[in-house]
Amino acid sequence: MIRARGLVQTFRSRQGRTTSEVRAVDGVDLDVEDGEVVGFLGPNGAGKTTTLRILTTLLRPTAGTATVAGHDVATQAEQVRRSIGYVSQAGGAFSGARAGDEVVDHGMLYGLPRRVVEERGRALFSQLDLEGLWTRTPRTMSGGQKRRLDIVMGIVHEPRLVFLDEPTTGLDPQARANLWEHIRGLRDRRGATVLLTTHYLDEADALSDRIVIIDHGRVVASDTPAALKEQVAGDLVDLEVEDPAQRAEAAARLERLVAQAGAGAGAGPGATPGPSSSGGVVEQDGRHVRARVRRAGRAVPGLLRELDAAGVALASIEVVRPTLDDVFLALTGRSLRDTGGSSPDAAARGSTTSSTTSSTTSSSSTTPGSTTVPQPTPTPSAPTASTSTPTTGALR
Ligand SMILES: Nc1ncnc2c1ncn2[C@@H]1O[C@H](COP(=O)(O)OP(=O)(O)OP(=O)(O)O)[C@@H](O)[C@H]1O
Repeated sequence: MIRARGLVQTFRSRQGRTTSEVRAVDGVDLDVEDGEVVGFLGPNGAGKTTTLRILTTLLRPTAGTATVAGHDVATQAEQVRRSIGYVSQAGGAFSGARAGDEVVDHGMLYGLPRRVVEERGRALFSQLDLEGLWTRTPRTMSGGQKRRLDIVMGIVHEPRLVFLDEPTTGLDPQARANLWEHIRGLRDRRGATVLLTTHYLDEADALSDRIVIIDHGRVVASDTPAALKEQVAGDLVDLEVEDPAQRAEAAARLERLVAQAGAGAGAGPGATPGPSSSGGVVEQDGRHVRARVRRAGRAVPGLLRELDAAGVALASIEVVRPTLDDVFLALTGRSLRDTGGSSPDAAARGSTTSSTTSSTTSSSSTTPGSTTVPQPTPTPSAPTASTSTPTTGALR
């Protein structure tokens, strides 16, 4: 459904007298199959929106090629646009007409009869909790209501391919859950293909058949959420020794286990990432030693026997399944949570970290709150330019 090769997008931006070039997209290859829901993740400024704008024909790429629904984005923009729905991050600009009229006009632009689009529009209003707002003007709606109206506009013509740029930002937890159901329905009931960007990892995890991670304009990973977690991050094993004098012994044994089983991406942001090297992957802190270990469930029983035989007494052990945030951190060096990736649900629970004091547990939770990985220092958000233009191709 989408095939992109070597996409590049550069922008020239001017700040005072200085002109600089930003390489927003730097050689992106992307394949999305029919009926797939793909989560497109990356830190702020990674190039997600720019890629979506190329694929939706709003930007002509500086270099590279892409076909969307079988049409070339550069030479067949009209056909691409007829095949897709796009809910942009900025949301739609509404004319001042009543919401229902906006929807009907939009559907009719796609060639749908008024009766059909009104029927679909009203059904979507009901499904997305906009009941009673058909005759309201969008400017009198709340932010969340406007966002849901954007989504109605993006899908009312039942496109085969839907691009959703941070569709749930600004929605309350109930509206998010409702939209998730809808996105699943797009695929399950209508066989639609969905490419969505989000900063909410629970959302990406719950909805995506596949996750594509982009950083500095390049795709750095593409796989199912489960495979990424297993291969990239590994499980976090945290041992707490009874006697601090035995910490070094526990660390040495854990390091050996990492060498045998394979590491994930390090115990935390301070540890050295590396798929199999054990150097630097065991972190020591107070009475704790911790490291990432591939398939820890299988490897840890042997470690416990060894520690027992060596007379190392443990106060607690915790095995924490990796989250997508761990994957993200391993690949990009940044936590999505630093960029606002904690979902409203998680924020409401007040849970972004937890301590490692429980006895042996094995959590399969994938919510951001389940990880015990220490948080890195927040990084500043992406630079923005005061004025800018694409270096080739014009905004159409
Ligand atoms: N029109 C523009 N002019 C100049 N620079 C731009 C322009 N659009 C995007 N950029 C820059 O290109 C880079 C990628 O931006 P983009 O919006 O694609 O990132 P993103 O991954 O969608 O980020 P976010 O998660 O913050 O939405 C950033 O450094 C951004 O400042």
